[in-house]
Amino acid sequence: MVVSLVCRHLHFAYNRVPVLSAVDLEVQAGEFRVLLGRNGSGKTTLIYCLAGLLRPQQGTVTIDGLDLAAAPRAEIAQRVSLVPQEHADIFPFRVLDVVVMGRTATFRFAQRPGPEDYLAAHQVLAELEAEALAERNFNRISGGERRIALLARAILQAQNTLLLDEPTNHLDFNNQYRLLEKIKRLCQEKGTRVVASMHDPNLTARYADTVTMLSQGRVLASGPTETVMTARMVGRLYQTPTRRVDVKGGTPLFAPCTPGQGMDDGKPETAPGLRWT
Ligand SMILES: Nc1ncnc2c1ncn2[C@@H]1O[C@H](COP(=O)(O)OP(=O)(O)OP(=O)(O)O)[C@@H](O)[C@H]1O
Repeated sequence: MVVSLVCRHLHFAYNRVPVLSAVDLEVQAGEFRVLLGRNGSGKTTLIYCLAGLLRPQQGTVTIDGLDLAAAPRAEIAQRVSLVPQEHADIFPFRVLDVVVMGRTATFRFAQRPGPEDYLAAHQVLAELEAEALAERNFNRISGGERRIALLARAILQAQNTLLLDEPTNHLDFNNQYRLLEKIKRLCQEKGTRVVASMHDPNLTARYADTVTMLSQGRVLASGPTETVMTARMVGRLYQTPTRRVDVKGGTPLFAPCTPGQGMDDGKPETAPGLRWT
């Protein structure tokens, strides 16, 4: 059996408008893969294809040998959990109840959560240092707190593969780092594989093991973070000249060049198609 998430030659179109073309991806157990790309480049669509929630017109997605196109939904849900970009509930559930819903993928018909499910939900919230949220109304907590609650639900659902659509959305400066530290620890300690769409090259450089850059639905570059995250590639992806500053003892930082300045500490810009407009 192949123990990895494998996506081969994926093509996806909404109403015949192509959004993903020939996307290949392979993510191993314990790997933290970040998808980077401009708005509308297809990151969310790819994540939903990897979750089996969107059916690609061509190509395959398999998780540990399980073909998502043929597998029952409950079987997929026990392997893969998704934290969407936005989520609101109609009903005034407590955070604890929202988290416990992660368990329903394993329930028989009409089964209700028992004490052990609530205990597991409390444990996950505690691991995320979010126990204080347990009794709060999910609809009356902040956007950042909602993201932490939804991550807790996803972790309770499946620790094999986590798909995170912009996990640091709404989180403050400190909480972005704290959340990514926890996700990284999950990969290292539990062997969880994570695919996350992100917009911040600096957080990506710090936490991702591997990066896939998407441009207009195609893979522009893919591989180990240190190889892919060069000033030139980040600049090409975002169509803006970019500098990379290597920090002694830390991870590199990326920033757009100021007008008139080239990439790579003032060396003239040579990459094709990059200029200030
Ligand atoms: N339900 C839909 N129907 C039709 N087109 C859609 C639909 N959802 C997304 N699109 C289009 O597909 C393309 C890719 O969208 P997607 O949400 O996957 O991009 P993204 O990289 O996640 O963007 P962002 O960074 O802004 O969240 C965009 O052009 C978008 O307008």
